Amino acid sequence: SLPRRGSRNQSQNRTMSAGKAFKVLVTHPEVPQEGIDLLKENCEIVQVQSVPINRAELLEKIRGVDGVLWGGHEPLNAEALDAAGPQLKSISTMSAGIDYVDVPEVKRRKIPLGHTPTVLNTAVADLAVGLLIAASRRFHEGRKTIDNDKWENYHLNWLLGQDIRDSTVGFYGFGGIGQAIAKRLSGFDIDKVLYTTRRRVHKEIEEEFNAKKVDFDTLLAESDFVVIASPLTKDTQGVFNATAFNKMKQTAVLVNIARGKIVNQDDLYEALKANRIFSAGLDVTDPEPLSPKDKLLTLDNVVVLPHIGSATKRTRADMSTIAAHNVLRGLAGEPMLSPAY
Ligand SMILES: O=C(O)C(=O)CO
Repeated sequence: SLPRRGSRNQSQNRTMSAGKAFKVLVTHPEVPQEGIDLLKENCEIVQVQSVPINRAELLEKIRGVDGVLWGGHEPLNAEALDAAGPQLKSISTMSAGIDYVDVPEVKRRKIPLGHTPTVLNTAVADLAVGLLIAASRRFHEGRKTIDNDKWENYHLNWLLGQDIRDSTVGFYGFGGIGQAIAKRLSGFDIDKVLYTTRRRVHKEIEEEFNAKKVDFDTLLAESDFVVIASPLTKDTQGVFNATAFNKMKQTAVLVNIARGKIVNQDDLYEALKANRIFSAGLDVTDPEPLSPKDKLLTLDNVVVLPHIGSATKRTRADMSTIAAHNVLRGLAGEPMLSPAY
């Protein structure tokens, strides 16, 4: 829940009484107004105007600012931090994943860094369930049969898909988003949840979802649906490769709402083409944007979306609000609502 506007503590009051003591860069012209309005109360705002973001404009405008609301997924690195200067004391992204941030570099400079997990859990989880159904019930292939005048429902075994009921759903990563997906799927009469994470989740959460922590190989071997919901790190990059696909059930459906680079996309293409696994539903690809000529798009058994997991009006507004609170708290020398490190 968000702090109430009236409930400022002392250091925030100091910020207030100093007038617009701080200058904050908003690195994207389309950051929802909710966050901008919050920042405006205490801060002078400079805003990048170009879309797609012109790096030169960003580097020019970041100079001398006290805080940054980093609105897009452009690299936040030493170049940008150097351009800002040593007075920079608070940054928040407007995303859950921060793989485009050079976190060690931000840490080294002791600049508090926030991000916006949690508020996007439900929107991303809704989309994940959509992808899971679309991929298991062959939406893309079905639509193509209509376009190609191949509607052959006189066959009784035409376009048969995979059932969700009584299935085992395996989560690679079982944080807020994974749990929100599991919560939604509990209405689909699934049999059980497996998960692979570095740390075990709380016992109550395991009980709530009938979830069991397993090693990666077990997750692959036993899951009917494998859902990737982990951050992209050097440990998770490329782990879904040919070796992994070969350990999955031939009827398995892969869903990725996390980051494209967690999957070796060439290997995924081969696995799908050879029907080594049943299908995939992807909101994220490598690279993004994906070329319209990418070979993945020639396959019937993959549903691809253009990274729209958090793309609802309310979710984006909430993300801007959290990001603005993070920036303001950093400026006031207080802990951020959602610190990234
Ligand atoms: O917040 C994120 O990390 C997303 O990928 C969605 O915008």
